[in-house]
Amino acid sequence: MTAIRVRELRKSYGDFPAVRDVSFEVAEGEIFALLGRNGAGKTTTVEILAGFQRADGGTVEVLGLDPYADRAAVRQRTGVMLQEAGFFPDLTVAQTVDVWRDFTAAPRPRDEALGLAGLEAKAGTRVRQLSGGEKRALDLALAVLGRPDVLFLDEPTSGMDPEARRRTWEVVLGLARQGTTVLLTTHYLEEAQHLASAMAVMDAGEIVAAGGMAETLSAQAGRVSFTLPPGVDPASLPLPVTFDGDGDGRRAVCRAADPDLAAQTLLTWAAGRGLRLAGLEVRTATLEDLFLDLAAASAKGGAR
Ligand SMILES: Nc1ncnc2c1ncn2[C@@H]1O[C@H](COP(=O)(O)OP(=O)(O)OP(=O)(O)O)[C@@H](O)[C@H]1O
Repeated sequence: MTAIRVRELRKSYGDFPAVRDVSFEVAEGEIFALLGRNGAGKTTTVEILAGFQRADGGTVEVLGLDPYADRAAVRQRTGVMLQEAGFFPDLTVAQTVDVWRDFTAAPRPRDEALGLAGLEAKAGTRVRQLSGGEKRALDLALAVLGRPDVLFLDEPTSGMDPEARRRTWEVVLGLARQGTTVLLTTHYLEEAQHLASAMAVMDAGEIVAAGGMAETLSAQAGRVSFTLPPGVDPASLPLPVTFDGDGDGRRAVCRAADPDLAAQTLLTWAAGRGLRLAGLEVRTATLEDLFLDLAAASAKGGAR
């Protein structure tokens, strides 16, 4: 079953087209990552899906409903974590959860919500005294309070330390295992790769890449990197390389569809010449590689 359906969505702010003909679908129980640079249109898309903004064109459906026209019904079944949460700074964490529980049908018990977010020890702390990461955690506790069927998370782990981020990932994965559909935006590509089974990359309001995470990454070239031995002319290598700018600038990178085979070719070549390829690393493609390739393609195609 499709939980979220977006077709030819358009939204402008004045004359500025923030979202231009965006289409994608998220299956029930799936974690879907919406990625892209600052200003790509991700938050605008999430806000429309959560019913906070009205689309200018196209259609959006959440659980078969129009999130703007059927706001009340959609709100009952969705949880939302936007980039800026509107807390009351003088309430404690526990009081904040209690206030939200009053407005939520069949809410989780307070301690369960705080436990999910790792905030048990902060129950008596005033919201204004929380760190940035702890505020994000509180926002997560509130977003999942009503056991939503669909969860919208806009940069859920920004400002979190690695431990809090890992805990949040476990919470999100656990909810998805229980059938919750999750749409998240993030600038942490590792986060998207760890959590999401499908993704779309937006740029300047449009989708520029989309698909299943595993399929997309396996179609992407992997990399073999090594330190070029002194005195070796890169042109003499059996495969083309580029150079990473760090260190002494002699870290050679070979992009290849089959990085294991490329590594073998390079090692055989080096062995035949009595050379050592120091620090050889072989890895399959990551989301970061996809991003770098998209950025390079967009630079080649000229500024939009
Ligand atoms: N209320 C608004 N009025 C005018 N322009 C806006 C408004 N909200 C967003 N924009 C513009 O629309 C574009 C898309 O913004 P949006 O917040 O959707 O991007 P984003 O992909 O979420 O970016 P980020 O990763 O920085 O959060 C940006 O250029 C932004 O400046």
